[in-house]
Amino acid sequence: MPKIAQVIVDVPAMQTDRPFDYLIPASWEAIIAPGMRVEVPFGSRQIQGFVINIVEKTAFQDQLKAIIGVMDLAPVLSTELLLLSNDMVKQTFAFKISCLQAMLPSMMRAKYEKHLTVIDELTEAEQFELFKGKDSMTWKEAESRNLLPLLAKLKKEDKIEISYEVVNKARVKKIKMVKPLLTFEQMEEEKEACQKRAPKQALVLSFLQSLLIEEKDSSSVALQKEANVTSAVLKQMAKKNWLAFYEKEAYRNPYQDRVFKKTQAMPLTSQQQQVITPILAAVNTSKNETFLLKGVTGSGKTEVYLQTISKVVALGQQAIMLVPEIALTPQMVERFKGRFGEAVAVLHSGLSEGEKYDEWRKIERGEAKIVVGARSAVFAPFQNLGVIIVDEEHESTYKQEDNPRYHARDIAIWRGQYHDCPVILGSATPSLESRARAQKKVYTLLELTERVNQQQLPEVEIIDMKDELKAGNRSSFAMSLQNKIRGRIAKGEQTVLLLNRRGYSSFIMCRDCGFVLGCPNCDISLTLHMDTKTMKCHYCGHEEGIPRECPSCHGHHIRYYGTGTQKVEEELLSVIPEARVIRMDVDTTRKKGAHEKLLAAFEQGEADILLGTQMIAKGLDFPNITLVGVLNADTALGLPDFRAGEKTFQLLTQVSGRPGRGTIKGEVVVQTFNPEHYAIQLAKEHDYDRFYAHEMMLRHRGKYPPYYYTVLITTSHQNEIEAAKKIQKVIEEIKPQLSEQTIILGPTPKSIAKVNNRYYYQCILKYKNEPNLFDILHQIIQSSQGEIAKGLYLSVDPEPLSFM
Ligand SMILES: Nc1ncnc2c1ncn2[C@@H]1O[C@H](COP(=O)(O)OP(=O)(O)OP(=O)(O)O)[C@@H](O)[C@H]1O
Ligand SMILES: [Zn+2]
Ligand SMILES: [Zn+2]
Repeated sequence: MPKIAQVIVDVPAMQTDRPFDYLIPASWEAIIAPGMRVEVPFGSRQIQGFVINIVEKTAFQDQLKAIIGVMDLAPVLSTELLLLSNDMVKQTFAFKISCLQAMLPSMMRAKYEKHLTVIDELTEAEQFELFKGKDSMTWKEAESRNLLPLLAKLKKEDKIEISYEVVNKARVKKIKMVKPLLTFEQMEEEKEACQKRAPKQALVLSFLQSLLIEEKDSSSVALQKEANVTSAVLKQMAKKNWLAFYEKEAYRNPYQDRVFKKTQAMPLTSQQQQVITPILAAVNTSKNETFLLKGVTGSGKTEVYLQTISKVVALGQQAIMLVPEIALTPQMVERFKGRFGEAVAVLHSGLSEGEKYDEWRKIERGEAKIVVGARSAVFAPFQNLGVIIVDEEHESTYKQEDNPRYHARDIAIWRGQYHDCPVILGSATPSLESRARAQKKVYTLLELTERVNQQQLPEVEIIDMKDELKAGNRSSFAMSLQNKIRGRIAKGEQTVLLLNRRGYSSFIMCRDCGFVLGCPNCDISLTLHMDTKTMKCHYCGHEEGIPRECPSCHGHHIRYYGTGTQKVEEELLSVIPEARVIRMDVDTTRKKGAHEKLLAAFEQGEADILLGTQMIAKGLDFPNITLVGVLNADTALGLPDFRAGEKTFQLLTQVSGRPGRGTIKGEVVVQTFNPEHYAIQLAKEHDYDRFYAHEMMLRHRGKYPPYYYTVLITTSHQNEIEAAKKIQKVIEEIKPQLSEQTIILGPTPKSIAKVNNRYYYQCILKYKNEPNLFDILHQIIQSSQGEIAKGLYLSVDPEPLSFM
């Protein structure tokens, strides 16, 4: 009886979002298993797919096509991850294929190569000149040889066809190794013989002798470097059978040249001891329990993580440590590599695709026991997890913004349940959702209220920028901040200046007629980028030059609004010309490794001031930073976002944790136009508990999370009326099926109603208990298939991060 594989194919579309059946050729029956990638025929194409199940028989057995290729020798997705993908589909409304792909390094995603294949007799000239005697060529080759017009003609005559083939991008890196073939004595002889006429070869022979003694091989490159010879010399010696080349599999290791100083577990403070006790109890008894570890900045949370992981590894289990992308600094990596060395795999977006793939393989093969990584590391292919830690659990980057819209915290909790292991959510400023769950005893609350060594939290001074304006100071820097910076420079201490970029951008406006340059495709003004001297749309990527005159009235009084980091840097240098400044923003950190380089330069004292956006708020732990200035604390407060207060509080608390980590007490200066705002006042007092109480009161009053769950439904269409009609229809369909208590906000056009020439409409559901809601929404998506195929876009985003 032939076996049949159920395959999820790599076509992210509504109509193909289900398993397809394929026959397993007899020769592969023993190999193919659920979780493996295969190549299958689909329509006229060959595409990649994931086997999710194997069955004996199906109804349409006779008409089935067979699997044509196997891309893995063992499953790349475990039973656990396949099971998880089912739940992800339900919770995120994404296609199954997108969920499966999200779990693997991008290098393992399918890549297709277009081929041109001969299907009918060609003339001799065509066969030999075009196809070089072969019967197919890649599209790329045809393109580079300028053959496409000729080939198009053959296509018309039905003599060739275009086909797609799956290419496995995931390539293992190989390095060329050298091994000696002679005995020590033979080499000694040859050395003497060639000393005069080929001294270089003699030198290589000496190195080979030492390799022989140490019983080691060397890479060809290393040997060339050591003996200072070219590869030609080695090739000559290989010809004489003195040495041989072979290939060895190697990992691309971004941390190859770094030496990590070994660190030991520190004796814990009594508070640390108190919080780690119940965690270790859960580890020891394989108990699934979610802990919320709330610890002020610098309270030694990381040491608690390290010692928990150490216990887990001692028990033969593995650990996942999630860190927000921007907090995954070299320092953070060093703390884990310093404690656990080679057992640590690191995954973050700064790595190349190949490096990520290699780190993933280290985990998969069991060589790494610990992964430290950003959001997607939550899918690390460990088989026996002992703990999952989500540091800075309040960070919004844990939720993926596009499909599949999963939240890494939810995935962590799911996997913790599957593996019967504890999950630790850590933060100095827990999200309201998590803090409220701890209140309800769904999570176990653990607190670290003091900094290690009783260091005090820094003083926070709030400056009302309205007063500065009244006093005639129009710059971005309050007088007292300027003086404090000068003081630090004089003492050789360092300052960090933070520009809050949320909800804010630089744009240009005509002073004569008020014209603002907008994007032709979207409802948004273009952002000024001085580095490329262009105006860019942050939504669709449209780019144009900076206008010299007003496109509307042709006047010449164009004004630049907003304060980008570049402009602030210029201004800073005009008030404090002696300052040495390092600027860190998207523009200066675009190149790979730039982020690390800038931080290292700052740590080594090459600058007095580090000026940057949000990305510098986290993870900076340099003892010489004694002053932090927040230039505009309140840009987020004006946004129509119910989390604006929470985000502002988190950001200010985070930066307030930076200065004064050494022996000198730190200071924070916060510039704002809303000095009385509770988020700013309570951040000044480092009072999370009062902030939590106040914010919960506001959320209760406004019927927002965590009191209510939320779902955002979006429609979009090139035709505005279609988008509006559809959202209305969706609401009419669900409304009768919902309880009285549920609130429907909208429909309304999105706050940016037109993006890339599509119109967006949305509505928000706020509900307390709707057990059928997700099923209803899945059904609506299903029944909208026809419209979706004709250009409608319909998306459902549970617990959206923003209502805009
Ligand atoms: N038990 C201990 N004894 C001595 N020093 C410690 C101890 N625990 C932690 N430290 C040190 O205290 C400093 C702050 O600790 P850590 O960075 O772990 O705090 P944190 O709570 O993770 O901080 P943040 O959330 O602000 O990054 C670090 O330099 C760390 O090495
Ligand atoms: Zn645009
Ligand atoms: Zn004008």
